[in-house]
Amino acid sequence: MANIQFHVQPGGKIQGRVRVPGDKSISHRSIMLGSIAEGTTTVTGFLEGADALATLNAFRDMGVQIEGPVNGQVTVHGVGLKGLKKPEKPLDMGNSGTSTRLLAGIIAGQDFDVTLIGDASLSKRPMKRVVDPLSAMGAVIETQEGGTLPMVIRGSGEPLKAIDYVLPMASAQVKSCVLLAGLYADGKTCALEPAPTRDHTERMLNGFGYEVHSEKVDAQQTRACLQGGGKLTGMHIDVPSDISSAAFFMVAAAISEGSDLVIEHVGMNPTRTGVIDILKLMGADLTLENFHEVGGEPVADVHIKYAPLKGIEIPEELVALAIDEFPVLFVAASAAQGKTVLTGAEELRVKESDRIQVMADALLAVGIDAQPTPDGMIINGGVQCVQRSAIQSHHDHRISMAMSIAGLRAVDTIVIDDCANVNTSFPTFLPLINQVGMVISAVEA
Ligand SMILES: O=C(O)C1=C[C@@H](OP(=O)(O)O)[C@@H](O)[C@H](O)C1
Ligand SMILES: C=C(OP(=O)(O)O)C(=O)O
Repeated sequence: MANIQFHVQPGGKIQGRVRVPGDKSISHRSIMLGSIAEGTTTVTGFLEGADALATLNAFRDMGVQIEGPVNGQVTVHGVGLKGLKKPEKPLDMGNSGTSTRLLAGIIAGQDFDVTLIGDASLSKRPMKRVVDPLSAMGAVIETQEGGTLPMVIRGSGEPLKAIDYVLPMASAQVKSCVLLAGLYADGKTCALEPAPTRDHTERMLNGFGYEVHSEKVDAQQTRACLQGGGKLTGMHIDVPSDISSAAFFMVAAAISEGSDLVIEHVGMNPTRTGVIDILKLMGADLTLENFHEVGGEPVADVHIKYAPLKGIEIPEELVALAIDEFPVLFVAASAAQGKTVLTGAEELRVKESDRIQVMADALLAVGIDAQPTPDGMIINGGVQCVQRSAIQSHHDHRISMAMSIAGLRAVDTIVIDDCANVNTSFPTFLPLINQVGMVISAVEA
């Protein structure tokens, strides 16, 4: 594949109004739940990025009739919990961990075998975390040695065994996998999470008329439970803008003098807003305006202006609530005066890349003092970036975009290799970031 480099002109300020594309997590779930619902589900604001499209194509391959996406509109003709068909070929999950792990839960309840495959990055990521609970529910699953893709799920059509599963890590993907398998189980299935993670699956199941009961066990732990064997009823889903995509714009405005930006219609689900809390703790001038609710999810406009940032110790309880935003938060920390310390974030090592090591290497390549630790990073910020060598994105969309934002505090042009991957979650990143004041060109190397 051609190497699309980003060449980022140094400096600049961020101004105006912008609306980023739809939320990736909600887009995935709109197709999954729409497909196994009875009746029609209509979706607006669907993210037309490669990950959500991998989910959409997988359900088409299992016989679901899906129209679109056209301008973010999708119509899913649901087939009910038992109406999926055996696909003729392996389902290609591309780069998407969410597609793979959530689909595994649904497929475990079918009466046919499916093979899941993925790209080089996804094929290195751990799947044991979903194989363990699904096996405990009676599913038969084969992975490669080391618990990676390709993964074969052998469905018997027999009901799965309901379990009360204690998640070993704070992962919405594992929680969702267990709950989705629970739809096909012979009783009440529960997932107990050690810390709050995004709850879009629970909210959306309730929206589809399928009761999920969530209960706080203590300040950190929540148990979500559902009864197997019910039915989902098709609905309309309006997908808010993705706070994970908005985060690149928040940090861009926060670190460049003279910036004043409004990001419209951003999803404000409290299990996703860690990035806002962390930026505020660092001293960002950020306010939320025009709060309202869209299809069971809170939404607001984010108004952010430049203000000098300071280094902080990031509270561990915010880690899972900002898990995908750390690459760009490391860029904010690089611009902040003083030391920023992140701990409790070892999950970053098993994302599309090892986001601790890869970001430490990338920041070092632009002259920032960034020291990786087993579960986080220590960054001594406050200096300008200088390009010492080309930056590698390591098949990771969030590294490409985060390091683009670093250009705002650079004295040299920053060159980032292998950036076509922004299409994974944010296909319009380049035109939108250029529209608000950066100058980034895509160059075929
Ligand atoms: O459930 C989801 O939609 C997601 C959960 C998170 O992963 P983990 O649950 O593995 O932390 C996140 O990193 C991913 O981008 C999307
Ligand atoms: C971790 C991510 O996604 P996934 O796990 O779905 O590949 C992400 O988008 O940052």
